[in-house]
This record gives sequence, structure tokens and C-alpha cells, in this order.
Amino acid sequence: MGFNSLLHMDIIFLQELKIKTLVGIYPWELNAPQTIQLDLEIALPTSLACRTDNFEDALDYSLIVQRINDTLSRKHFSLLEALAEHIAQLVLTEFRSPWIKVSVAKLNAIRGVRKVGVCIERKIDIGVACGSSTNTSSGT
Ligand SMILES: Nc1nc2c(c(=O)[nH]1)N=C([C@H](O)[C@@H](O)CO)CN2
Repeated sequence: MGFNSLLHMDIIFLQELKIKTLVGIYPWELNAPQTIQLDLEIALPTSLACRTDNFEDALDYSLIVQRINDTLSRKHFSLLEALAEHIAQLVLTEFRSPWIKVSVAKLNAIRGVRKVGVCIERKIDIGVACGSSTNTSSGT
């Protein structure tokens, strides 16, 4: 139904997106926003824009950045893992992406380590792409 096959995957990437947000397991992290760095690879639902050169056929990456900034300005996650999952599910559902890789890192959070973080990969259930109502995308 208009979705690329996995042999033919077009990807929008966002590198080193820096966002201030509340994240962490320690009490001091509840009220002190920290800068995290996000790297995203987002598979596109179609390749139409490649052929048409028409912005209306493209997924506007500035809207994805806006949406991520918006959601992270309202939330506090304890773990980077949960923050990454939230971003993955948001992009899969709201932007109709079939596959995503999300890396989230804290900068200089540990002495001697420039970046520490997690990287997760998620995909939608193929049934969802084809219009079925089941969704088993989370947590796999
Ligand atoms: N696997 C994880 N380990 C730790 C996390 C995390 O999000 N995932 N977070 C912390 C603290 O919040 C730390 O980053 C404070 O500097 C420790 N371990």
C-alpha cells in the first residue's frame, strides 16, 4: 500500500540534534534540564518525492524536529531507553515511517566519557502498513 519494501528503503537522517530536557534517575536530574544528543534514521513511507521532486510528496524533516522538541519540552524520562522508545513510537505512528533507528546520548555525563547512551531500532508490524489493525511495534 505505497510502502517501500525493505530492499528499497529511503531514509531521512538527523544527526547531532541537541535538545535540553529533563532526563535521569537521580533526584538532582528532576529539576535540571540536560542537553541530550539525538541521531535518527527514519525510513520513508514512500519514494515518491525522489521521482516527483515535489515537496508535497516529501516528509518534511523540520516537522519531525519540531515535534521532538515539543514532546521533550513536556516530559521527564528516568531512562534514556524510555526516551528513545517514546521518540521511536512517535515517529513511527505520527509520520508513517515503517522503520526507525534512534540513538540518544548524554554528553559528559560520566567522567572520561564524551557521550554515553542507547541506540534502538524499531519497525512497524507489516500488517499495520497494509491496513490491518494489529500493532506489535513496541518493545521488540
Ligand atoms: N542504562 C542506563 N543507565 C543509566 C541511565 C540511563 O538512562 N540508562 N542514567 C543514569 C543517570 O541518569 C546518569 O546519566 C546521571 O548522570 C545512570 N545510568
